[in-house]
Amino acid sequence: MRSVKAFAPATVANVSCGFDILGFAIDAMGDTVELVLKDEPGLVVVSIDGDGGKLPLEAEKNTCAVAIQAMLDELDSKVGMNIYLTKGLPLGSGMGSSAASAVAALAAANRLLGDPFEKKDLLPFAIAAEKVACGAGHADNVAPSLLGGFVLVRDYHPLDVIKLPVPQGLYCTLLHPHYELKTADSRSVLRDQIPMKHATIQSGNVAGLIAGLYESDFELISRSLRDVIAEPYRAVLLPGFYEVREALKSAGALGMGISGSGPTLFALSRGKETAEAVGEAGKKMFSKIGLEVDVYFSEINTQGAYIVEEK
Ligand SMILES: Nc1ncnc2c1ncn2[C@@H]1O[C@H](COP(=O)(O)OP(=O)(O)O)[C@@H](O)[C@H]1O
Ligand SMILES: N[C@@H](CCOP(=O)(O)O)C(=O)O
Repeated sequence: MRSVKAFAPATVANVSCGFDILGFAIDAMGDTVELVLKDEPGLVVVSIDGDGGKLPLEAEKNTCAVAIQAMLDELDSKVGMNIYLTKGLPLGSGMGSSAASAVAALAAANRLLGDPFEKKDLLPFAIAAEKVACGAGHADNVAPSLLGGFVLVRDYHPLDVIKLPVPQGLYCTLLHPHYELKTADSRSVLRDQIPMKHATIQSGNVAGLIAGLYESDFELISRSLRDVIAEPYRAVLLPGFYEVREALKSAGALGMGISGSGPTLFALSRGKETAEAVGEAGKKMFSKIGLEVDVYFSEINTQGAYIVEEK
């Protein structure tokens, strides 16, 4: 039977100031999905590796199957597929775990069906899957995982997604403390209303960050990596957040923030050496407050999801 395997990278959503509208993909890790065509209709999640048995095999709960089903519905197709998922990133970590599964599944399904969609047109199906996994159809993980690089979600209705430039020499450090934080939970602490002065500060920073990416202006990027909308409320869920922030900045990071909804923290640096020094400093500070962390370094992944193998 025909089969296709695809990979989709982990992602850092929000990038501090761009709550629900900015994200970038990282090279360090991601999910792999293999799809095998079946003779009869229906999507079956046959196996999941690397999740410690935590993820649902039921098709209506697994983001791989939810995303593919949305695509099949759009095509009015009854094609059946067996799904084999290999998780390559920790769950509930803030690195776009559910998104990577959905995007890898969509990339594979699209190829299996003869590429009926352009890559960008797969996004609504991935957003439908995010809704099931974390209760909100945010696109700031799925868009960069699919397209690679920095991505701006300018609008959701209708979807308007813009790929942004990636300055040469920009590195990401990720510090993943060993506990899980569900996206739905860290969304529940956010406020529905924001003061006008915060809206102004946040708009300035989003605009500054985007200008900084276009101009490769690292100082401007640095000044713009500031979030007054989500971070102050979420920081209370993240032990040691402010101490680690100071340590990362002192080690030379351009800026830092919560990766997605946490608990992973990200920092952006100019050059690999600084990114490594930032990782060391963060690890030391986390250890001072009694938390073990995994540290990852990565350039910005500009490729996004890709086909690994087809038979
Ligand atoms: N393939 C999948 N199918 C269903 N749920 C998933 C899948 N992959 C991850 N999840 C779950 O979705 C929830 C939300 O994930 P997500 O928002 O991506 O978390 P994070 O990005 O913080 O790791 C988590 O509880 C995670 O365990
Ligand atoms: N914009 C979302 C991003 C969630 O990212 P995740 O990687 O934690 O799923 C949010 O901030 O809630």
